[in-house]
Amino acid sequence: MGHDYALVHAKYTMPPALLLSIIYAPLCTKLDLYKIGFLVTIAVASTIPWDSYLIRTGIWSYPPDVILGPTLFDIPLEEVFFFVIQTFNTTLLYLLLSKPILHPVYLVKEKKGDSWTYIKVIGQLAAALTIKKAAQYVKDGTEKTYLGLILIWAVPFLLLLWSLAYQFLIQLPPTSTVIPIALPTLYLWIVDTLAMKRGTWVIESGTKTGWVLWPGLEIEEAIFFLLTNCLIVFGLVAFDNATAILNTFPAHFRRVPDLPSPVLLVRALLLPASAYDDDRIIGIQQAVDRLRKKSRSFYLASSTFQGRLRIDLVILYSFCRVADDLIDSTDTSSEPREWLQKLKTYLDLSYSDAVQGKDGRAVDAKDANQDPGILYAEQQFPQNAKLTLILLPTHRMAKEPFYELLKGFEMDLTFGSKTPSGPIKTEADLDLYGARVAGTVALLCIQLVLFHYPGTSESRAKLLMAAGHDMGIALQYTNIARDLGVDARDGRCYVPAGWLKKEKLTSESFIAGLKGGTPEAFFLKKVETVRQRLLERAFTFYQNSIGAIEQLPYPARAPMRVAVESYMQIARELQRPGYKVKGGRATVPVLKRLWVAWSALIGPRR
Ligand SMILES: CC(C)=CCC/C(C)=C/CC/C(C)=C/CC/C(C)=C/[C@@H]1[C@@H](COP(=O)(O)OP(=O)(O)O)[C@]1(C)CC/C=C(\C)CC/C=C(\C)CCC=C(C)C
Repeated sequence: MGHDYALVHAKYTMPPALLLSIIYAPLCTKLDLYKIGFLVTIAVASTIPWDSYLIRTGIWSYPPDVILGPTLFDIPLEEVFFFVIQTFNTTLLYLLLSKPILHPVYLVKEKKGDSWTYIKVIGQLAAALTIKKAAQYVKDGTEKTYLGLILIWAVPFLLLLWSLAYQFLIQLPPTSTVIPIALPTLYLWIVDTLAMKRGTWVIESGTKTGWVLWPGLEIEEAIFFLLTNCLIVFGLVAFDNATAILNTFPAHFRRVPDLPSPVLLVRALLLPASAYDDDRIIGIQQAVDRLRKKSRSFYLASSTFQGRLRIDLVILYSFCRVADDLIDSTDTSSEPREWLQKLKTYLDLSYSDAVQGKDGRAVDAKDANQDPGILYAEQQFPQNAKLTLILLPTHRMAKEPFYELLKGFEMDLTFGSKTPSGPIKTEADLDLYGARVAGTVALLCIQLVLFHYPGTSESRAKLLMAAGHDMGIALQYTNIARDLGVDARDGRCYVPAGWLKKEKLTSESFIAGLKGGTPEAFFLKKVETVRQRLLERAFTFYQNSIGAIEQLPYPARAPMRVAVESYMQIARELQRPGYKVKGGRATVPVLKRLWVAWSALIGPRR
C-alpha cells in the first residue's frame, strides 16, 4: 500500500478541478450539472471494462506500493477517480469557454450534393480505416498491441459522435473544440511524464512500441490522453448540437424539457440537416451579430440566459434595434414616419385575432404561408430586417409595450433644428420618454421570462412589471447621460429645460457648446453637473426596483442581474472623475465588465 497515485491527484488533478469549479460555479446551470453527470457516467462506464482488461492481461500495471489498495474490477480506485476527474476538468473547461456561444447560430441546413456529405463521409472513412488497422495490431499481439487496444476502444465512439455531430465539430470556434482538447491533453502529458518517471503506473514491455513523444512520455500514453479528451469534448459538442436543434426548431420539437432525456437528444441529432429551417438559423445569426456589434453590455448578459429564452431575448433586442435604426437613421424627413407606420402595420397584423388564435391561446410555430404579419414583413422591410420581424415571438408578449415603444421612437422624430429639445420640456416628459423606449423593453423582457418559467402568481407578476418598468427608465437615464455629446452632435438635447436653466443654459446653447470645437472648461463643468443629475435620477429608479429582481423565477434572477448591472456600470463609471471615453462614449474596461458580470451572478449587490 502507498500514496503515490493518490498524491498525483492531490497535486495535479484536484487543484485545477477546484479552480475551475470556483470560476464556473456562478455560471453553472441545472443543465450543466446534468451534462457533467451524463459525461462522467458514460466515461466511467465505458472505460472500466477496457481498463480492467488491460490490467488483467498485464498490459498495464500498478506497483502495489503506490496505490491505496481498494480496487473495482481490478482497477485501483485512484484510477477510477482519474476517469471522473479528467472528465470533470475537461468538461468544466469546455463549459467555461463555450458560455459566450449561442449554439443555434452554428447549425447549417444541408442541401443535396453540398460539401457536408463529403465532409461527413471522409471523417467516417478515416475512422473506419483506423479501426481496421487497430484490429490488426491487436490480432498481431506484438509491440503495437497496446496502441491497437487504445484505438479500437476510442475510435468507434469518436466515429459515432462524428456521425451525429460533424457539423458542430467543424463549425464551432476553436475555443469550444481545439482548446478544451489541447489544454488538458498537454497538461496530462506533463503529469503522465512525471508519474511514469516515478513509476506510479507502468506499461509492460512487449506490448508497447517503445516510441516516445518526448523523453518519459510513451506515444501510447500521449495518444490515450489525446483521444480521451477528444471523446469528452466530442460528447459535449454532440450534447450541445442536440440542445441547439431542440431549442431552434419548435416546429419539430414543440416543448423542450429543462433536462432532455438521452432519447430526445438522439432524436434531435437524427433530425436530417436538410429538414432544418434555414430562416430561423439565419435570423438568429443576424440577431446575434447585431447584438454583438451594437451592445457589449447586453451581449455579455445574453450569454447568461439559457435555451429558448436566450434566443427570444436576442431576437427582441434585434427587433428593438432594427426598429430604432429604421426610424432613426434616415436623412429624409418622410421616411422615418413611413417606417413607423410600417412597423405599426406589422404589429397590427401580427396581433390580429386570426394569428393569435381564436381561443386566445398563442400559436407556437408561425406558418409563413398564412401569417399576414410574415407576408407583410417579407414585402415591406429591407433584407436585413425581415427575419428579425418574422422570428419575433409576438405570441409570447403583449402588444401594448410594442405600440408604446413605437410612440417613444415617434417622440424622437420631433427633434429638429428648430426644436432641439424635441418633446422633452420637463422632467416628467423625460420620465415618459424613458418609460416608452426602455420601460416597455423591460416589460417585454419580463413577459418572456414569465413565459419560459411559468408559475409566477398574478400579483407578483404585476409587481415585477412595475419594478422592471422603472428599471428600464433607470437604464434610459444612464443611456442619455452617457450620450450627451453624441446626441448633441445629432442636434438633440434630452435634458429638461428647467435643469438647463439652473446652469444658465438652453437646449440651443447646450447643443452648440458640445458640437463646437473645444468647449470651454466652465461649460464642460456645467455639462458634468447636468450629467450627474441624470445619473442621480437613474440611481433613484434603480434603487426603487433592483430588489424585485430577486422575485423573478429563480433561473432568470442572476442573468437579469447581469443585464442590469452591466448597463448600470456605465453609470457608475460616469460618476468617477476622469472616466474612460471611447468613440465619444464612456466605456467600461473589459476586465471590469467581466468582474461586474461575475459578481452579479454570485448575488445581489450589497
Ligand atoms: C440580455 C438581453 C439580450 C437583453 C435584451 C434587452 C433588450 C431587448 C434590449 C433592447 C435595447 C434596444 C435597442 C431598445 C431600443 C430603445 C433603446 C435604444 C433603449 C435603450 C437601450 C440601450 O441600448 P443600447 O446601448 O444598445 O442603445 P444605444 O444605441 O447605445 O442607445 C436602453 C437603455 C433600454 C434598455 C432597457 C432594458 C433592456 C430593460 C432593462 C430592464 C429589465 C431587463 C428588467 C429588470 C427586471 C426587474 C424586475 C427590475
